[in-house]
Amino acid sequence: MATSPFPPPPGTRVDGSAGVRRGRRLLATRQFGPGEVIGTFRNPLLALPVERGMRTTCNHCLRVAGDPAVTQLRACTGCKFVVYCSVACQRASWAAVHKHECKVFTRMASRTGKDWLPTPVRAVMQVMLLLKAGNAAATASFGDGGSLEGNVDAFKRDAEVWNDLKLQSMAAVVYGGILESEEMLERAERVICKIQTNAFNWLDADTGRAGVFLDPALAMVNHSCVPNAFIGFNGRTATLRTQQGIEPGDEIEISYIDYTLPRATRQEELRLYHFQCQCSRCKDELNVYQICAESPAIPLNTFSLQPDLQKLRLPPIEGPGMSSAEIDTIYKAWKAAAIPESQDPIQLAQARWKLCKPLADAKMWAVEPLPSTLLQLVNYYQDGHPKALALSCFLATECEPYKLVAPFMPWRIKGVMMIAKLLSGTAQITASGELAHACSHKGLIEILSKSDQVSMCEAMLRLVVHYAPLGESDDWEVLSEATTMLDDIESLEGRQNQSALLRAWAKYPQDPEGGAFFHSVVLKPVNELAALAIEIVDAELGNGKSLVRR
Ligand SMILES: C[S@@+](CC[C@H](N)C(=O)[O-])C[C@H]1O[C@@H](n2cnc3c(N)ncnc32)[C@H](O)[C@@H]1O
Repeated sequence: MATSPFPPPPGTRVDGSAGVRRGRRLLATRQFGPGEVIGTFRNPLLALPVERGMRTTCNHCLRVAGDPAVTQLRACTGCKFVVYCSVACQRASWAAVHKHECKVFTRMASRTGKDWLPTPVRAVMQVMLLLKAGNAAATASFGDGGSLEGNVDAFKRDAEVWNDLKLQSMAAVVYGGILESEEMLERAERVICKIQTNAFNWLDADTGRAGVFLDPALAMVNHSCVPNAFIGFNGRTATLRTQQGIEPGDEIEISYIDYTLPRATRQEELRLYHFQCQCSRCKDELNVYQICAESPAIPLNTFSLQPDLQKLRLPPIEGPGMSSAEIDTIYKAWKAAAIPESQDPIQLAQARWKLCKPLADAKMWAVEPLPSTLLQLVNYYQDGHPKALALSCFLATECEPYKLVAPFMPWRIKGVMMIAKLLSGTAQITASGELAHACSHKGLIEILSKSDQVSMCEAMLRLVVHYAPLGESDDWEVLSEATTMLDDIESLEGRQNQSALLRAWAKYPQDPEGGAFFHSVVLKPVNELAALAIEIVDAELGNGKSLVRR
């Protein structure tokens, strides 16, 4: 029997049959620890930047202008459509797919003047060109009877979506210069359905990297809104990792969508995958607190900004909380709220905060769209504003640990890094005596004036440095930034004692002296700052009436 060009990673196997119930699925054949890599996927069948990034993203490794590893981006001398960061990337891309695509782009530009294609059209065109060239991996996955699920009949039943897919596949055939026969059009339609079902569209808002990624082995992983694994993208590489311990025989499941969104929104986003999610979050309409309370990842928080494991098990919800349907209604109104571009974005924040009030009244801080509203306000403040610091502390202690229970989840790491950066700004203005200028909030001034903000910042960086390789990779920009900041702090005079205590805590969070230092010098002020957050938001965005009942 021929071996698949895309075998499952060691320690896993594919079970089940295509098209039968949940189709095939990836099972663990050995134990995996929390945060462990299940598989690294370095040779995807499709990896392309989205159309708006075609001139600013390397067409092969998907690094962007601004990335330290990218010194220059040079256009392909043939088509001039795509750019590369190195000769090695240009050669690898040429061998993988661009030798077929380059002449198509050149012809297209000379005939139509067009110098870009919508991403889905380009993706289908690439596959069609690979199939035409007899590429073995493309044939095994996308050819007639190829391995990937396409849900073609289900797509055909959804008239609105199907019309779009038909137009896009037709465009791929036309622009690709592929014989416009009925057979080729149908083949292109099957290809686009398979891409829609199996590709990941990823976006890193911080770096601006965005792309489409498809690896047929990774495509065997099914969805759950209570996933035990997640995928990180780093350029052309995808890494599948556990969110919690996985036992032999367990199904490995990721979430195709943001699983912390309310139920109706999740179901709407899953519509294109054509199944009814039967996970406990969907079936039993559980909110983030209820899911968190049962999570096997809770004990991992011993080393985190929310080390009170009992609090994670017993959520702070007031009364019966809000129903799934009520939360869906709030979220829909929140998404629909918009203001003309010319107006101050604070007006949008005010409208959205008002919509979030029932959630705040029920103390459901971690339930979307409340955390997103707070984050928007953090981004609204200027860098280093003490109010942004209070809000970020609230997000990192009262919201994110419930939403994402494992402390190495990239979004949680980013939240801790945000606190570190804000502290480096507030520590400077405190030391230079400008704090009262920058902020009029008496409570904030009082906490910051008496806190050892440098130790607080160092503790955040130690968390980031510890978790970043687990959440993303050794060459994640967040990790290098944290390491540089940590080196700077370690080189400061007169901080040997504090640094030694924080090192001891980072090595062993229960270390009596290191742990006590972390709790009194870092966690206490973090919680004090967090305790001011809702009052600050309400004063800024609300009607002045405090919602804080703590
Ligand atoms: C990326 S594929 C996953 C592998 C797929 N089961 C197969 O056999 O090729 C996505 C498709 O798998 C199926 N699927 C994934 N998660 C599912 C779930 N939780 N319940 C039912 N079907 C699911 C749906 O058909 C979905 O469109």
